[in-house]
Amino acid sequence: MAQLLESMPSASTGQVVVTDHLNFWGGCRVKPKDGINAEPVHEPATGRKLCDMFPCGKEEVDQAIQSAHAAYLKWSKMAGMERARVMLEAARIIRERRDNIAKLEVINNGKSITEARVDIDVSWQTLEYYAGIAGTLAGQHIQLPGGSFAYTRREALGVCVSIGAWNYPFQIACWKSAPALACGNAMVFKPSPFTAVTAVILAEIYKEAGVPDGLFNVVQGGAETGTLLCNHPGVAKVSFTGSVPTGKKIMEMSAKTVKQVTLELGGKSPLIIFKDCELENAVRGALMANFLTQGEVCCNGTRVYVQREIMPVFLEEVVKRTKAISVGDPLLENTRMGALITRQHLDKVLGFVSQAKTEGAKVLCGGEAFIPIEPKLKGGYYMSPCVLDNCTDDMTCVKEEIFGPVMSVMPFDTEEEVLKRANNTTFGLASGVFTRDISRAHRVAENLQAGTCFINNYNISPVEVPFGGYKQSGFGRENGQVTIEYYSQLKTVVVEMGDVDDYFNC
Ligand SMILES: NC(=O)c1ccc[n+]([C@@H]2O[C@H](COP(=O)([O-])OP(=O)(O)OC[C@H]3O[C@@H](n4cnc5c(N)ncnc54)[C@H](O)[C@@H]3O)[C@@H](O)[C@H]2O)c1
Ligand SMILES: C[N+](C)(C)CCCC=O
Repeated sequence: MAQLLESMPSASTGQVVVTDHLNFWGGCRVKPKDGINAEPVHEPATGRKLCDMFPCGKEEVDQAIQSAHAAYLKWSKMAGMERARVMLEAARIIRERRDNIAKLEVINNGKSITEARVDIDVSWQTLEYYAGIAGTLAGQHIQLPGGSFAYTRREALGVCVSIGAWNYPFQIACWKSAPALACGNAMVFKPSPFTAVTAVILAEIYKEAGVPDGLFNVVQGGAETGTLLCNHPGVAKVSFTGSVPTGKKIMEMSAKTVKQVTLELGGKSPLIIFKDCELENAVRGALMANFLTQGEVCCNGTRVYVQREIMPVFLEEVVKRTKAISVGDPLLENTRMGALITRQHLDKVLGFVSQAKTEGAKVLCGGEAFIPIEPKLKGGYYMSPCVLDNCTDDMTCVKEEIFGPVMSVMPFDTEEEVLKRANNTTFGLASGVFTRDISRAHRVAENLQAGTCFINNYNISPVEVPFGGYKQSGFGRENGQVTIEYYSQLKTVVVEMGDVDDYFNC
């Protein structure tokens, strides 16, 4: 794999083939046990096969969890500062290899290279941030009567399982592993079967940085492998990023052995644009809220509510700029939108556009399969970014998560009305508001039922800031100091300095 990364500077779309083993436990890559049931992983930009993914079965999952447990016993006994040093080294290596990792991420995921570089930057920043926190983990001292006292210890949970989605493969692995490792846990990570290639790079980097063998492991597979992980008695916690239906299953399986759970699920977030906004920023914000990573972003603000008076000018600007987004080869510097993850997903997104038309929405631009001129890209999964007008709250495109580059725009008249409509959803991941009225901005933020509210921007999520959902978008948080709570447990130690009461008179 090191060789594969080193070959990245000269790699171009349609060239790379991955033949290395993609599982990793016990400190090294592991050959699939049977070498049967291969599932092809495709390069979204071309549609050609990138590698085979062999799903891990029970025996392999057991091995990975055992190896994680052995590493946890060593790692959790180290001082926070010692763990921090190793994590900082891992962050340094990621930073050093940032361009190559980003390129491989593009080849596997289809997003543009400019976005992938940001993802990798966020990844090493996450490790640096939690390395900083590792040395500060501490308990409390509580004075009790008669000189007695109690203290609390913040302890690791044990072996944590993480199951990732395909839209931010490397970044998700870092968002989950950094706080987990900082707290002294070990991790078994299962990437999405569509993006099997980059998590193992992170495993190798952790190893190179000096973590004990088995501390961060990668098992490949889909739902079956995920089920084995969630049902495993040796696992203390499951952190999941994915869809709401799968999240519900994860919770159900984890409940059987009372595993802790973090769920980072889907969304259908509202973006509210008031007539007093700075229009240029609002238009840019709407694009940021809908078209990053081909619209395959959980917190996207896909329900765009625009105050009626500015609707014509907003639509004119947003459509003009959406039409100008350059779609194509994701490894080219000028490309701003690459390919969707799979042919099946592309068809699903295009299906949402067709249904929106049937239900009365008007396509102002895009919403069609896009076939680039270059021959090697013809099998890729591209579409033109889409803006839908004439949308109403009861349409499927407004109610369901599309997870593609489709923006639904709706007019509103009053703040009270738009808040009611914005909150009328079972999701609650994110929200946004554009206005120059500072009081209104904070009032709207307070009243939106979502885990994040962006004021006068969208999709900004620095690692210092907690990220996670309300309602069926999940619970628990990633990033920020609070995430320590989700990867550690508190032990209370009560110390008697006097004699024990003779309460039973015997
Ligand atoms: N809130 C967030 O932070 C966040 C971030 C990214 C994506 N997402 C959400 O993820 C979804 C898209 O990702 P996806 O299509 O990969 O989601 P998905 O739910 O289909 O799959 C997610 C992961 O779960 C695994 N999985 C599937 N069935 C399983 C089962 N029964 N048991 C255990 N594991 C199982 C998959 O193999 C994959 O690794 C969208 O809904 C999106 O909003 C949320
Ligand atoms: C980095 N973003 C754009 C906030 C996305 C976070 C992960 C959601 O899919």
